[in-house]
Amino acid sequence: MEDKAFPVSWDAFHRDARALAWRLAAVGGFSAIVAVTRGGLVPAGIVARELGIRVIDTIGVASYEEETRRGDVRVLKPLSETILTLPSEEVLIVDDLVDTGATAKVVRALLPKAHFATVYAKPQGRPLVDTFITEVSQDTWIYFPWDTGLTFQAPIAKGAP
Ligand SMILES: O=P(O)(O)OC[C@H]1O[C@H](OP(=O)(O)OP(=O)(O)O)[C@H](O)[C@@H]1O
Ligand SMILES: O=c1[nH]c(=O)c2nc[nH]c2[nH]1
Ligand SMILES: [Mg+2]
Repeated sequence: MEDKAFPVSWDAFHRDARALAWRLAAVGGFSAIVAVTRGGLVPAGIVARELGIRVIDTIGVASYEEETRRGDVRVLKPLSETILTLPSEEVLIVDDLVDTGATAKVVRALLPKAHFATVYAKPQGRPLVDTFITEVSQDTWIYFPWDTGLTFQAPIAKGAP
């Protein structure tokens, strides 16, 4: 059960996704991006813009049925022919985070030589990622800006988490 909160603003996410793009630019050699939807769509757009990549596909994977409840990993939308006919080492897979690694494992199995990049990583999933920017502890829940809004926060003295 996650007991630490790691809220991420749009600014912070953009900065971190750009930092990821800088690292990936140093790796080089990518001709296409696969965004792991839905969470990978936002960082994939930022990375694609920074690296000048216009061939972008999605793989639709769901690993959690609702918020913090874990469900089965299911492929809801497969890779397109455009990606499958490329040498897989030219493919960059982008997701927002790796947590248990269950999603990454399924996607990696489809493109074994592709480069897997995430903005955030938790220790359990970290070995499955080639490049990431920030590691948070396993008991941390990352709150992304597209899932959150501005709300009142209780003062620490009154039991804020
Ligand atoms: O390493 P894991 O334990 O598999 O968790 C990481 C995955 O979980 C989240 O996606 P989710 O399945 O919740 O769907 P979403 O991207 O549509 O929000 C996140 O975007 C990653 O893809
Ligand atoms: O918004 C999210 N934050 C997380 O920490 C997480 N882990 C798996 N899936 C997640 N989704
Ligand atoms: Mg996801």
